[in-house]
Amino acid sequence: MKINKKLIIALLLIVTAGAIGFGLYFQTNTNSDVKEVSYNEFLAAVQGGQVSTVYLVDEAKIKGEFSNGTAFITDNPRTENFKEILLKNHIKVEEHKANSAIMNVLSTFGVILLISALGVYLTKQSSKQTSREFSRMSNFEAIPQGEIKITFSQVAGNEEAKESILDLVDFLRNPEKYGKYGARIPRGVILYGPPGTGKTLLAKALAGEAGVPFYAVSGSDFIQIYAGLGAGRIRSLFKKAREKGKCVIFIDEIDALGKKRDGLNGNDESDRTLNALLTEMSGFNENEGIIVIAATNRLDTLDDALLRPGRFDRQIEVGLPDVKARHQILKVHSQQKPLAQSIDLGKLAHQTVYFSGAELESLLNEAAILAAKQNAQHIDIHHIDKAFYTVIAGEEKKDRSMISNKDREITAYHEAGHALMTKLIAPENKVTKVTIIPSTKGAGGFSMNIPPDRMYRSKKEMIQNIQIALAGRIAEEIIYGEENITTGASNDIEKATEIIASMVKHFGMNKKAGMINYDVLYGGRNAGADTEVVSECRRIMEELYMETKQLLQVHMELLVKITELLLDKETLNEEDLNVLIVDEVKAAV
Ligand SMILES: Nc1ncnc2c1ncn2[C@@H]1O[C@H](COP(=O)(O)OP(=O)(O)OP(=O)(O)O)[C@@H](O)[C@H]1O
Ligand SMILES: [Zn+2]
Repeated sequence: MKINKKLIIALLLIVTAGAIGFGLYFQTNTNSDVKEVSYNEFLAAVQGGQVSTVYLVDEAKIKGEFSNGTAFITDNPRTENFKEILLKNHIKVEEHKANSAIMNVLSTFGVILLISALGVYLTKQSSKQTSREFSRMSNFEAIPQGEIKITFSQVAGNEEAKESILDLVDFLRNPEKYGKYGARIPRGVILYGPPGTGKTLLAKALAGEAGVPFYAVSGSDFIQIYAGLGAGRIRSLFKKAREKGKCVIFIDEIDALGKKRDGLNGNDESDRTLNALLTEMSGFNENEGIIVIAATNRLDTLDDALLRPGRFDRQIEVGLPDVKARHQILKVHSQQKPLAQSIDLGKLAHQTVYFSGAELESLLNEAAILAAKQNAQHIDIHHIDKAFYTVIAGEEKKDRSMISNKDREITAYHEAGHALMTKLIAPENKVTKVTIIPSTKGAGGFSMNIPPDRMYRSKKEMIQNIQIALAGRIAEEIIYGEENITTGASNDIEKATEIIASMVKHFGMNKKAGMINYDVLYGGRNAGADTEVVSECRRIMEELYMETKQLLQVHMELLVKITELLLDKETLNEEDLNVLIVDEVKAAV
C-alpha cells in the first residue's frame, strides 16, 4: 500500500505545480495597466482605426492593443464574422487559440512526461521494494540446529499438547524407523488456542528437543504484498527448508492466509498463497523430516482445505492454564529471579485465574523490573502486587482476567452438574475432563467420551445424554433459584433438543408420533411445524427435566462437593471425580 501513498503524493505535486504554472501564466498575461472598454467603445475604436491588434481567444473576454500601445480588454462577441471585420479594418489578429493550443499540447505533453517519469521512478522504487521484500522473505533465516535451547521442561502445563508433540520428536530423530513400517507421519500440526498460551514455545521445544533447525514465519508475512509474491515466498521457504533436511517450520497466524473461503470475499492473492502452501505440503517426501507447525487463535475460521489428511491433519488445543499449570509456569519463570522466601507461588497461582502463560511471565517480569528499580534485595510481594495491576491493565481482555467470582462459581456448579449426572446415570461413560477454565469452545468445559466403537445408539443412551445436557442448567436452578438461571446453557439446550427431535422425527422412538420419518412425510418442508411433533418434544423435555432435577436434588451434597473441588483445582479428571463420587454412588444406588 506504500505505492498508493506515493502516487497520491505525486498527483498532489502535479496538481500543485499545474496550479502554480497556471497562475503564473495568467499573471504574465494580465498586464496591470489594461484598460477595460465596453464593446461599443471597442467597435468605435475599430472603426476609428485606433486598434492595432486583437488577440482572439475562445473566452468571455478578449484582449488587444490600441495603436498608442495601451492594452485593452473587452467582451468577446463570439460572432462568426468577427475576425473578418477586424481584418477588413486592417487590424492584426492573433489567434491566441492557436497559441494556447500549442501551449496546451506542450503542457499536456509536459504533464505526460512528468507522469511517465514519475511512473518509471515509482515502478523502479516499487520493484526495488518488491525485490527487497522478496529477498527479505527468501532470506528466511533458520535458527540453526542446536541453537534452540528450549526444551519441554520449559513448557509448563499443556500436558496433552506436549504428549502429541513428543511423538513428533521421535519421528524427527529417527524418520527411517517410521519409514520402515510405512508409517505416514503428520506433516502438519495446528496448535490452536488463546494468545500467549505457549504455541510458539511448543513448536520451538519440538525443534529444540529434536535438534533440528527452526524456521519461524507468520501468515501475515505472506499477504499484503504484490501479486504472486506470497506464493513465491512459500515456495522459496520450502526450498530452503528442504535444503536443510530435517527441520521445523512454524507458521504463526495461519488464519491470515488460510481463512475460510466463502465466495463473497474470496481473495485471489491469498488463495494463490494458500494453494502454494498446500502444494508444497503435499509435495515433500513423506519421511523427509520436515514438520510444519501452524498456530491460530481460532480453529473454526480456517479453510477446510487446510485440515484435510496429508496437510494439517493433527489439531491440538493449547488452552489457558489451570491452577496447577499456572503454578508450574510461575516456577519455570521464577527460576532465574531472586524471589523473596515469603512468596508462595501456589497461592499466586490461585490468584491468577484466567491468566495465560504469557501474562504470568509478564507478571514476574514486571515485578522483577520494579525490584531492580528500587535496588531491592528480593522480589517481594509488594512488587508482585504492583505488577499485577500493570499486567491486568495493560491487557485488552482484562474482562477475561476479571471474570467475577460469582461467574466462576456459576460455571463451577453448572459443570459439576454435568459431571455428576454422568456419573449417576451413565457410569460407563468416560469423563475425560471437567474444567471451569474457558476454552475456545465455550465458557466452561466438560468433555465426556462415549465409547466411539459403537454402531448404534440406544434409546436409553440418547435419554441419558439429554439428561446430562440438562444437568448444567438444573444445577444452576437448584442452587440459585429459577430467577437466576443464566444464558450459559444455550448449547446444552440445543443439544438436548436435537436429540429429542431426532428421536421423535427420525427414529420412531415416540409412541404418539409413531414410526414415521417426518422429514419424508413433509417432503423436506418444515416438519418441526407439526404441532404433534412439537408438543411431544416439549413433553419429553419437561419429563426428563423434572426427572433429572429430582435426581440432582437427592445428590445435592455431592454437587456442592464437586463444585468446591472444581473451584479449588479448576480442572478435575476422572480420578478426582471418582474419589468423591464412587462411595456415595455405591451407597445410593
Ligand atoms: N505453558 C507455558 N509454559 C511456560 N511459559 C509459557 C507458557 N505459555 C506461555 N509462556 C510464556 O509466554 C511467552 C509467549 O508464549 P507464546 O509466544 O508461545 O504464546 P503463543 O501461544 O504462541 O501466543 P500467540 O498466539 O500470541 O502467538 C513464552 O515465551 C513464555 O515465556
Ligand atoms: Zn453446559
